[in-house]
This record gives sequence, C-alpha cells and structure tokens, in this order.
Amino acid sequence: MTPTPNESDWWRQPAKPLHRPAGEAAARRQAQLTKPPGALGRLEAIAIQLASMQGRERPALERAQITVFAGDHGVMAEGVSAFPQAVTGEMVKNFARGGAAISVLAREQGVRLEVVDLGTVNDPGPLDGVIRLRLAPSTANFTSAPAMTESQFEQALAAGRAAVARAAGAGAQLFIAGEMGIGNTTAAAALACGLIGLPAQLMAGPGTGLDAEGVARKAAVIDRALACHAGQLAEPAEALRRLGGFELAAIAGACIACAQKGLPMLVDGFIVTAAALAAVRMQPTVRDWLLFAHASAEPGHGHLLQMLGAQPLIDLNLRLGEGSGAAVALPLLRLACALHNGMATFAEAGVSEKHG
Ligand SMILES: Cc1cc2ncn([C@H]3O[C@H](COP(=O)(O)O)[C@@H](O)[C@H]3O)c2cc1C
Ligand SMILES: O=C(O)c1cccnc1
Repeated sequence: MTPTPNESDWWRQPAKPLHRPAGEAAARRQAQLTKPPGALGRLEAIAIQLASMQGRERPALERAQITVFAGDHGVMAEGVSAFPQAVTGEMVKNFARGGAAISVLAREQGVRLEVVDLGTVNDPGPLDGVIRLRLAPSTANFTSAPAMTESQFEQALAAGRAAVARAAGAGAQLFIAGEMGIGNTTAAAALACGLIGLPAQLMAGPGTGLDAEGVARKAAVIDRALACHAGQLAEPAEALRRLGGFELAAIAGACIACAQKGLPMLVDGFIVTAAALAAVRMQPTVRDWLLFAHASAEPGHGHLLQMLGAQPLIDLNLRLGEGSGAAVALPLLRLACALHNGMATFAEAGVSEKHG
C-alpha cells in the first residue's frame, strides 16, 4: 500500500494525467480545417496540446491569472545586482498602482493580476491587490547558510499552491507565475547549477545589467555557495530550499499545484524556468503541464530550456521577468485556440481537399 503523504508532502503527489482522447479529437479536427495540413505550424500543435490538457476537443483561454511572487535575497550582501535591494518593495507598490510592465500587459489583455509579498527588506505595507504572506524581510545569504529554514520553505511552496487554488476557484484556464526580487537571477543561477551540476560560469549572466566584471563576481559568489552546500544538493527540494528564494519556491509550488489540478502553466523567462526545473525534478509528471513562453536574453536560459526539452514560443530579447514574457506570448495561445475553434472544415466550406 502506498503510504498517505503528510500534508507538508503534498508536492510529492503526481500530476493529473493528460486527456489523450481529447488531444486525438483535436488533431483530427485540425486535419479537417480549410488549410493544407500542418500549414499553421506550431499553432496547430499548441491547440492540440491545450485540448489534451483541458480534456476538450475545443480548448478555451478566455480567463487567465497572473500571480507575481515577490521576495528579497540575502545573497544581495555579496553585491550581485546592478540595482539596490529597495527596488523589490518599491516595485510591489508599482504593481499595486498599475505602473509596471506586467500591470500594463495584464490590463491590456483582461487578465487578473495579483501580487504575493513573501518578504521584502523595504516593506511596502498593506496595499490593494497585494497579499501579505511575509516570511521574513529576506532569505538568508546562501553563501554561508541555507536560504530558507524548513518552515519558510514549506510556507513558500504552499503560497504557490494557494495562488493556483485561487486561480482555479476564479475559473482560470491558464496560470502565469511572475517574480520580483532584486538579486534573483543569482538565486536562479545557483539553483540551476545545483540541480544540473553545471559550473556557475555557464549560468551567471548580467541580470538587470551587470558589466563583465560584475558577472565574473556573481559567478564566483555562486561557486562559493555551491561549495558551501556541496553534498547536500542531491534532493531537488533541498537544493531549492538551500539555493532558491521565497518567490522561486512559491513558483515551484505553483508549477506542481497547476499540474496536480490540471491547469496549464505558461512559463516565463530565466527565473521562472529555474523554479520550473526544480518543480520537474521534485515531481517529474509536472513537465506535461508546462508551456514555455519565450527565450530570455539571460544567457543561462538556453541551457535550462534544453534540460527541459522545451521550445519557447517567441524570442524578443526580453530580460525583464515579472511574468512579462509569458504575458506577451499569451495572445499566441489565444489565437491558436481561436483558429482551431473558429475555422471551417473542408466539408462545411465546400472546399476541395488535397489530392489522394
Ligand atoms: C526596476 C526593475 C523592475 C524589474 N522587474 C523585474 N525585474 C527583474 O530584475 C530582477 C533580477 O535581476 P538581478 O538579479 O540582476 O537583480 C528581478 O527582480 C526580476 O524580476 C526588475 C528589475 C528592476 C531594476
Ligand atoms: O528572464 C528573466 O526572467 C529575467 C532576466 C533578467 C532579469 N530578470 C528576469
């Protein structure tokens, strides 16, 4: 008999299986639409993939939710970002006032946007649209200690799961996780190196705009962190607790919860992909529920996408985060559904089919 997991082990439960018959029905429909078979390229594959996720021949993406998880990083003491730590809390206020890139992208597309404040050094205080789940002002500096205590880690994972439950409760058909946390490209790179076993040099990039010297310093900081936690990183959840951040753990929790609930997740750039890789390592069945939005300009992103066998939808040289790349790619998914659902078949339109 399989033992019932503890509530704190919820993330060990597998994903909901995909609905293969709905995907097969969608593939048959695609072959009947008035176009040469395959002519809509990856838009056809996306519609079929969404059909097997949603368990219906005609998938729909009218309602989506974006949750931006914010948190500060102890590793900022090592001078790893081009921007000061205060920006994390300041940007939480900017999200609430509607002035950030993700605020515009959400508003423009009628997508629900919420922010979860998991702990910032510069406390923005209570704000409309911001859920306060502050675990600490920041994580610990992971060059000398685990980023999170076990209790903080559990609460951060649960914060991601709770956001997915709110999205599902509001009828969302797609979930986008965003992040805000100055220094989090360092955490994402360290986590990726810890999970994959790559040297820091391949994962450290400019983030918000470090110069070559800054990137070299960042790589050295990551190497020190990897040395500090050597021998403790075999379990992916433990790698995430030691080298991640509050928002990275919440996003990993959200990936797993989406997959368990059967809600597709559109993955953003470098940071969200690092958290998604941790989620897939923690629970491999999660991979089926992830769609990849864009190729970030952050140099390590290509390695992460390759590890996940992921082909992103767009490549616009974005390097912002906040979920912005996913929000920019969302219209493509919506158009894939509209084409799939709205085009006439050869029979309906009286158009002659291909020879033979
Ligand atoms: C004004 C501003 C808005 C942002 N929105 C997202 N990020 C992005 O930059 C940060 C990661 O880069 P690094 O590791 O180099 O600090 C994260 O907060 C990420 O979301 C921002 C950064 C800034 C400065
Ligand atoms: O791709 C990302 O997620 C990213 C890259 C640079 C800075 N912030 C986020």
